[in-house]
Amino acid sequence: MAAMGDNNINAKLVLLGDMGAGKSSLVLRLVKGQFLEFQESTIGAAFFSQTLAVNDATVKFEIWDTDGQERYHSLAPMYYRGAAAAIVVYDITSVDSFTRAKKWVEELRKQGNPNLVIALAGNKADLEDKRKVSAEEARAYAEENALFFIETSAKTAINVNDTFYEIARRLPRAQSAQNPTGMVLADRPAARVATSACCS
Ligand SMILES: Nc1nc2c(ncn2[C@@H]2O[C@H](COP(=O)(O)OP(=O)(O)OP(=O)(O)O)[C@@H](O)[C@H]2O)c(=O)[nH]1
Repeated sequence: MAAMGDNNINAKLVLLGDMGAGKSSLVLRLVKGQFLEFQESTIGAAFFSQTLAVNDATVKFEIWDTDGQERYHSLAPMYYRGAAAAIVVYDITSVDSFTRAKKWVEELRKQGNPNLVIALAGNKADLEDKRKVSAEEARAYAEENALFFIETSAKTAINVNDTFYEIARRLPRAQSAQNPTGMVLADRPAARVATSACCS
């Protein structure tokens, strides 16, 4: 969950998705600004933290990068339980990875936190010539399921920082008189990196 003290928010964030979709690469791009052509597979899960300044708040993400292998599926609840946000990653060159992403979304909706902020990230957007999942199809699915959709490339860095900033903006904030449900919709754009616009 997102926990607040003044304007400092701690938020657990989990990355889920098929093996090889690019979960670790997205985190590595965010945290270290790096990309490895031969990124090693994650075994179990890996933990990172990253602090972002968004509007008038500081959001410290506690990031769990999970292992996409099916045999580790049963461990996933340990990582998404108590999470404030999830990034479900698929590879735009793999229909199977999109199918798997949809299964993750269903699972999160059934078992996760009802206020969970879920982003659907179509990664490897640099591989346009190998694309198998259209942005239109993914966007329509995201709209039907109230997800934030974005296409990313860990390789070129397109939309990677934006994904995390947008999640940070969407995290539930403290309750206020005007806003009894506790949701605050930011009225100012987050600090952004220059990226192409492709998200809904
Ligand atoms: N072209 C391209 N390749 C990528 C991108 N993101 C990741 N890759 C490559 O895809 C492969 C898998 O990336 P990972 O980040 O290990 O994928 P993962 O989802 O963490 O995989 P598991 O740890 O096995 O679950 C690596 O060889 C990466 O270099 C991208 O945006 N574009």
